[in-house]
Amino acid sequence: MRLLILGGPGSGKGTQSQKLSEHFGIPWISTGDTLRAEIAADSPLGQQVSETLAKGELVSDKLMIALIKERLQQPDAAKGWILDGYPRTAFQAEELDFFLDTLNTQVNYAIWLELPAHALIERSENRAAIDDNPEALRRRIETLAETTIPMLEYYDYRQRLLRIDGNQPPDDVKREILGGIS
Ligand SMILES: Nc1ncnc2c1ncn2[C@@H]1O[C@H](COP(=O)(O)OP(=O)(O)OP(=O)(O)O)[C@@H](O)[C@H]1O
Ligand SMILES: Nc1ncnc2c1ncn2[C@@H]1O[C@H](COP(=O)(O)O)[C@@H](O)[C@H]1O
Repeated sequence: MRLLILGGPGSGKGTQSQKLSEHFGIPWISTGDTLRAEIAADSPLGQQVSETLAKGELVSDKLMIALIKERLQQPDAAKGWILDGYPRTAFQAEELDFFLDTLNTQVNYAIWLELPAHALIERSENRAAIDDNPEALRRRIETLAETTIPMLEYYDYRQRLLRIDGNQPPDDVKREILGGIS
């Protein structure tokens, strides 16, 4: 199974990715967590992206595409994966499909966790990541509307988009997802 878990900041991408990773026994790959870990380790990549994350902007397509190609070629990703927070631009979506073609595989579903902006803000308010400050959060929600929501059309057109009500208890969200993909 190869799933994309997409949604705004605090929409529950990580929560659902963890549940689905356990359910299917496949790795959970979070681009946001990967970048935050690089920043915490003060690696060259972390230094390169820290300002971008702190502002709530998207990291460049070039960098993200290279990162994901490298990660998806790791042995643990051979039989499937849950991608949390990737892709976020139409270019990333297209490049992901081109890359998966070369591996003779494809995305099964893109799962969109739908929540109103006020619910995203409430959920993120009590957290302390570098990109949970009010200004970065506002920018992340703007970027979501400007870039990521239009990208959903890519999956909708290919009949691979599953829209899920993210504003319900976590186990109900999981049930709705599993009902939609089986
Ligand atoms: N269905 C839900 N109902 C209520 N609270 C939830 C639900 N899913 C997640 N949460 C809570 O909302 C917060 C954000 O969840 P989570 O970290 O899974 O979101 P995310 O989309 O991965 O966020 P980010 O994009 O910032 O990494 C957490 O405190 C989590 O416990
Ligand atoms: N797919 C991505 N493209 C560009 N930037 C990304 C991507 N995934 C993560 N980022 C950056 O990381 C933060 C946090 O991501 P979350 O998935 O919301 O934890 C995001 O705001 C981007 O700066």
